[in-house]
Amino acid sequence: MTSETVPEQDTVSKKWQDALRKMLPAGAPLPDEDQLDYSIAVEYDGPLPPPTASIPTIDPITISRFSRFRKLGNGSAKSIVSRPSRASNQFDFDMISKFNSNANSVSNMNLSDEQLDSCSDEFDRNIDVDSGENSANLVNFESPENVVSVTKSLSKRKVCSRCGKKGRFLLRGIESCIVCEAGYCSNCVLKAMGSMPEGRKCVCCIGKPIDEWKRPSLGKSSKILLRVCSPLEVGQIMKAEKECKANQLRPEQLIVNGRQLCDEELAEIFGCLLPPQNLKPGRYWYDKDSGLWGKEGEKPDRIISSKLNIGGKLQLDASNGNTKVFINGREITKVELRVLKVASVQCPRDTHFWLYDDGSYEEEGQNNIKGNIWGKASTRLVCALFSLPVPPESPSRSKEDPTTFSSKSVPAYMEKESVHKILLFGVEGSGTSTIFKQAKCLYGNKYTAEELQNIKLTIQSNLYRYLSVLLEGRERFEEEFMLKNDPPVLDSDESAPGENASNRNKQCIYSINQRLKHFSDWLLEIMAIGDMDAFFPAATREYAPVVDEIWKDPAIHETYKRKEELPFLPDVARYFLDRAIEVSSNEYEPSENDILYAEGVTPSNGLSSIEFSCDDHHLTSDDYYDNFEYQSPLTKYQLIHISTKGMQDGCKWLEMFEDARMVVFCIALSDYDQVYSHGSGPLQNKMLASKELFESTVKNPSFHDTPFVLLFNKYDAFEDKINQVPITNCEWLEDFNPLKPHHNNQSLANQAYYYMAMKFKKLYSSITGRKLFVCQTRALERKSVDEAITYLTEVLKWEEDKNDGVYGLGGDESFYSGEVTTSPYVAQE
Ligand SMILES: Nc1nc2c(ncn2[C@@H]2O[C@H](COP(=O)(O)OP(=O)(O)OP(=O)(O)O)[C@@H](O)[C@H]2O)c(=O)[nH]1
Ligand SMILES: [Mg+2]
Repeated sequence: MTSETVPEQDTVSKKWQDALRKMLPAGAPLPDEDQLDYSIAVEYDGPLPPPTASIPTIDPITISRFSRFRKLGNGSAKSIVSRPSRASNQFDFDMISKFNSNANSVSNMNLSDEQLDSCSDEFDRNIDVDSGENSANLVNFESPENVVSVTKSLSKRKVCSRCGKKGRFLLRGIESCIVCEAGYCSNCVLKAMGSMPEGRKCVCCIGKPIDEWKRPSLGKSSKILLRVCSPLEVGQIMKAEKECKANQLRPEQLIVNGRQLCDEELAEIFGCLLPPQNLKPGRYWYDKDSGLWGKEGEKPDRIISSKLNIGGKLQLDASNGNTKVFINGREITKVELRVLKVASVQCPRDTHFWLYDDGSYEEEGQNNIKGNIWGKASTRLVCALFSLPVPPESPSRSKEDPTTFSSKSVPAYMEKESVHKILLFGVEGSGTSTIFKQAKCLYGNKYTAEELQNIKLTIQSNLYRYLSVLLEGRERFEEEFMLKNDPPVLDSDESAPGENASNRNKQCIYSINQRLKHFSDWLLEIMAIGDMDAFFPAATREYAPVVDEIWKDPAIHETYKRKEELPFLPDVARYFLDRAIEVSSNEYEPSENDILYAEGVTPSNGLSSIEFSCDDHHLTSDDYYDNFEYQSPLTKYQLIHISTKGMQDGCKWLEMFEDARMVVFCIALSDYDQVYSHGSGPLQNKMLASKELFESTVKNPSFHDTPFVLLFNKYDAFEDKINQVPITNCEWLEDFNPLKPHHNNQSLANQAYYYMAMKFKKLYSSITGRKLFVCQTRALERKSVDEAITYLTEVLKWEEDKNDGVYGLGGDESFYSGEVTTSPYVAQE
């Protein structure tokens, strides 16, 4: 080695380290050369292939290049393009690559700037979002074949059909024709599409029907259009795109009750007061007596105007029901039967009902209206939760003349809000209620006076529960102390009877005075017989001073110091006990924080839900809404919280939510050393219990193609704990091997977090073959929950676009940002 090569290598090594530091999560240490075995990556797949001159390998040198290139330990590189991210604490764990720092890989990655530029051009030509996976497309330069195949498949879409330009230039995006898919760069789009009287169509495609894959994106604008037209023009173009005749469905695309529609029927269906919304080509069933409408073989999807003369005769098996209960000649589905039961409709097997469009029903042949199915608010709520339609409440509806055509413009049917259901659950204590409560506040859902009153009572009775846990613990510690300090009493002992005991009592730090002891005995007895409701809240105010006195007693202070040994004492106990007098008073009104910390505020045995749209957002994540095409304000979300008890109930709720758009599974990171018992089952490590529930949920057929997000909650508690208790305490996490000894909690917590995320991602992928989204939260911090929810909505939007074929099939760039950016699906670097 010459003296010149040493500084050269130092510089290379420093560059590499600087670059690496930027790729790693904040605070994470650099990989330790002595412990190269450790990795939290998934993308390392074996030793390096021999270097090949024709395969470019990249040494990331500047941060701007980093945002588009990933460096892998084996010298390959990946490009990442993603939609913009606004959430700050989510990562795609694929970004955490195994860093193999052997000399080979370092030298392999050592490219000149010129080489890097040429690679960069290559990436620009290939850059795209993924069509099949939940991630940005990863262009792998490991083998020449990969380069060729990827380039071939993508280049067509990345070339402007008019000027033929491609490469980096097109990173600004292309706009594609909704008929023929030809793409145009921002310079050519207006020349190729003219004034767009039918929306985004090449001039030669005007008048032609659209490509059906594009239907979901009709009327959704794109960045490129916003760049070349004024917002007013964009609005006009989008309106034309949605409303012009050429872009509407054609009658032959709709089959209703087994028969293809004709022009008149299509006009009738779109012209009625309640037309089916967001209609796509396909096969449907329609019950003209009740107005129920659904996809062939599926439960009802909506209620449209009744008595329309469209399609064939409603078939018995139209919705593929198997309940032996029939409505208007159709065998209903399980979910419908369940709702009938909630509505207290007697429906033994082989019952045939007539259901009318106002909700009234009778048994066939009895001529006796028995009630109204949608009359009760609870039934309407359950229908909403199970995605069954209910008629709008407008009284005008029942008076509607079914043959009257509305004067509304036809495409108004496209304006329907879509509600995306997000299911939230996890094992007991994972923090789902806290997340739900935060979401409720974030989206402006207020508690009613009655709810507040109940919350107040819950908090007050919690106060006594916490106190009883402390008093019970105190008693136990006192007994232990006595036993330890009880010297054997000798026969020759001359001290007076009782003297020893009283001496010991004096020294015992867990002893309390007689008055308090009396109260303690009384309280513990009430708790033991489970008779709390008989005394509280009446006694709340009366005993407030005693509670306060006990809480301030030195013996209780000593007991509290050993709170780790009191598993039923939550951290929030202190928050409320510190304010015992205030909380116990009649005038007490729980603050937002009190509600957040209070246990038992959300229903403990069932479901709760809130609806929100991005418009309701209180704490906006600044630039989240800077593109109006990015989140349609019409998009509604319904966050449905299934409580632990609901989950234990044979998980029957889950089956009812097969139409959920997303499952959010919550796990408390700090649970790795906790024990837990499922009902009367054996004690089990809580992380393992979470893993089991996670696994069984993932395997639940109701969710076979539903995206999953794992929320790793209690990150704050995890950071505090990890240096005291190793995560290897949990047998599933035994192979965690941190890079090197750490002096800083955060970096160790980070590593453990990624490691655990990878464990779950691998588990998920081994079951589903898909990618699991992971996000960390500190549910007690509202901003953290805000970011997590933003992340969820972004994932949903991304999934929706993917399913609509916007990325993979349409080649429509309007939903994809080619700009170098950060993304929760990829990484926050
Ligand atoms: N330190 C910390 N505590 C949290 C966090 N999230 C929730 N908690 C606390 O953990 C406890 C359990 O939280 P809950 O939200 O009630 O958990 P859950 O999943 O609803 O559990 P169950 O109601 O028992 O089904 C409460 O005392 C919360 O205040 C967090 O991120 N960090
Ligand atoms: Mg709860």
